[in-house]
Amino acid sequence: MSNVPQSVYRPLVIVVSGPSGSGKSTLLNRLFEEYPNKFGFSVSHTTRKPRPGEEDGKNYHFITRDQFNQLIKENAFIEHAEFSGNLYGTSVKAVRDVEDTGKICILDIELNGVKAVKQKQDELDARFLFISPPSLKVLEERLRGRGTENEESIKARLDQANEELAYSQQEGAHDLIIVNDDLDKTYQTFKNFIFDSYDRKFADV
Ligand SMILES: Nc1ncnc2c1ncn2[C@@H]1O[C@H](COP(=O)(O)OP(=O)(O)OP(=O)(O)O)[C@@H](O)[C@H]1O
Repeated sequence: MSNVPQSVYRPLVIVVSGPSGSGKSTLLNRLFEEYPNKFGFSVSHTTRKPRPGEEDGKNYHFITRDQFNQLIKENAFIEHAEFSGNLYGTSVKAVRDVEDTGKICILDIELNGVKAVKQKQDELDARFLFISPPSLKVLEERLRGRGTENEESIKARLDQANEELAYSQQEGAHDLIIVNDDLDKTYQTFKNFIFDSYDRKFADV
């Protein structure tokens, strides 16, 4: 192979981020309910063993640690991390596979994931959408209201939220920041951004 740069097709990926409790799952669930066949999440790779009922290529791509290390060497991952002794990663190809099925790929990720996608923009046509809470006070109320977190976890999420919000204020960090105040309004803006991104990419082809 020569070292001549090859022009690579960059699949569209909608990167949804925002502090824990800002409303990402609420918005995505509503979107998937309204459009059951239009969107997809990429299938991650993992070295963890499949659990009963899990299907290779559907829930995860189940691979060995050697295979995983090979993919790291090939620079195949957008991001990868180890959790409790198992490796997990999102590959560029997994994003492309979603587009190949005719669906729009959505990544719901936190700050490090956003930064990792930014490093892969020569391979991914990423649109960055940030869901912001109206304020930290409201975020705390929503996290408490959700009833899923203990005190320690709420504190950790609020600390992380500060970091995410600071990053979101940086020039060009995201293509759109939506303040999730009124849920119906937020959802309309959220949906419009995603469909506009899709139309802009595919309108002329
Ligand atoms: N606009 C809104 N007004 C009032 N409550 C809201 C609004 N949007 C979301 N909520 C509520 O806030 C809580 C947090 O929302 P959600 O679980 O969707 O956040 P998330 O960003 O997906 O969090 P995580 O990253 O932890 O999964 C939920 O209880 C949800 O019902």
